Amino acid sequence: MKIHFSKYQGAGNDFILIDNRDLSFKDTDKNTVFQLCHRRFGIGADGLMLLQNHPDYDFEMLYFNADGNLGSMCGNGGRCIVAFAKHLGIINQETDFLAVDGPHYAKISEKGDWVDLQMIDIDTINKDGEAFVLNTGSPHYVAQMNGLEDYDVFHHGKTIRNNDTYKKEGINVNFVEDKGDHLFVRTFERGVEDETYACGTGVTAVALSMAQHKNQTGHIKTPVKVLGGDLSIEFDYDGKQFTHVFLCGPAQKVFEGEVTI
Ligand SMILES: N[C@H](CCC[C@H](N)C(=O)O)C(=O)O
Repeated sequence: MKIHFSKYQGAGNDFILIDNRDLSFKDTDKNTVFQLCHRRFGIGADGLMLLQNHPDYDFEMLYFNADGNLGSMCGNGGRCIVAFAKHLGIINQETDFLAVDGPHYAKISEKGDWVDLQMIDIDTINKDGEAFVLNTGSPHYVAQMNGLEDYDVFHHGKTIRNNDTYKKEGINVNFVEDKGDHLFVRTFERGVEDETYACGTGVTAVALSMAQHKNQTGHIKTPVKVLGGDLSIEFDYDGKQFTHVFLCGPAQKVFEGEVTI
């Protein structure tokens, strides 16, 4: 069976997107998704998404990690699927769509290459030693450090992700260095089981953790640099709850094609 797909990336977090409004892509078994995302044997991507119809929303987003498992929320994926929906003519400048963690509002630039995606409200940040642990649609571990450019993110991320606390459910491991005017973040992603160039729910988790850590309240805008580019997180924090949380950044189509599965 031939499948038409588009490849998108948001700050280097890359995805295969399939317009599945006609439900022709039924073959979402683990191995097919794994093969399509494989960087040697397939198209290559950190994840795969299906855009599907929904009676109450502009569309529904179904997200699979590169390992083939149905994933939790993907922030950069969410931004990319909004750009995809605009390119398909499903939406204009604004949208309300449904993802695994609930409804999301997003707005997209006129050119269709910059997306501000609203994330879920957060009221709980836990601690694991010095690290912060929270769920921004996906589970995240946030550790502060210096010398992050030269840090072995793969080794240390993998060790934390597979320790006794997190092994079963898995966790995404983010390392952050405060650079004064911005945060520098690197992430080891569950489901990819490797460092990725960017993680949207991850940088969101980092920005919220740092605001709580620094006792910042009010309307906060946090610029973040990741390996694949620049992202920005904006939110309101009253000392208890994080609301109006927006993940903002680029979302670009790279190519499209056909693949036989
Ligand atoms: N890259 C994603 C995270 C995907 C979630 C996944 N790695 C998991 O938690 O299983 C993002 O931009 O938010």
